[in-house]
Amino acid sequence: MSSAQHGGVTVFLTGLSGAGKSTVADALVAELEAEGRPVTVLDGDVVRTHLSSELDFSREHRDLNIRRIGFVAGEVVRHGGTVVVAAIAPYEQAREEARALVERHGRFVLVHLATPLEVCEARDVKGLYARARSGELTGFTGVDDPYEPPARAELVIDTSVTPLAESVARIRAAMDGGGASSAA
Ligand SMILES: Nc1ncnc2c1ncn2[C@@H]1O[C@H](COP(=O)(O)OS(=O)(=O)O)[C@@H](OP(=O)(O)O)[C@H]1O
Ligand SMILES: Nc1ncnc2c1ncn2[C@@H]1O[C@H](COP(=O)(O)OP(=O)(O)O)[C@@H](O)[C@H]1O
Repeated sequence: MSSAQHGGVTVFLTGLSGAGKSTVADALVAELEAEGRPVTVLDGDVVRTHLSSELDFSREHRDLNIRRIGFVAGEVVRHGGTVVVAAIAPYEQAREEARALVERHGRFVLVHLATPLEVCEARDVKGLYARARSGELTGFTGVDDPYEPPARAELVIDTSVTPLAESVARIRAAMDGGGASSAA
């Protein structure tokens, strides 16, 4: 089925560094593309090397980053496309602004990867938690910068107890219109 037949949709993965955003996004995108469905991927790390290269991690710049992502996602959704966003997006207001930009044109599925901080920190995929704890890196989300949990996520997934394939299956169900929220 073409993306136009599906109608435009954005899956927005939010959560702490190490929560599993990129891992889940990669698996979801691989599955969608294997079905012949093109996907626009907006991963925080990649967006910050291109679209948002001048931005830092102040609240103002994080919000601007998420607003830009929301605008691009909205434009793709307007033309019937599928978007997968993977960004920390720590502030509720900016996430809701992104939702509004997308929902003008199509569907928005907010997925909170609610993996506990202790697990994210133990994973420390990029060694950033260690640098934040030592004081070398300041303003790091979850250590000395806030993360506001979403008040209304379509899905809540803890990747420390949910196998990757199950996370992808839940997101696919939510994208297809079903999928009640789940805390596990
Ligand atoms: N201070 C601070 N706080 C949080 N994250 C930091 C910071 N400095 C650098 N990084 C790295 O930047 C990645 C997060 O970028 P995002 O664009 O997703 O962040 S945000 O949504 O604008 O808050 C994030 O990537 P992930 O680990 O994939 O989440 C980090 O690698
Ligand atoms: N069930 C799971 N789902 C997603 N990631 C998992 C899972 N179990 C372990 N991991 C690991 O957790 C890490 C998550 O890192 P990453 O996807 O880069 O997170 P983020 O993009 O949120 O910073 C990866 O090393 C991944 O292999």
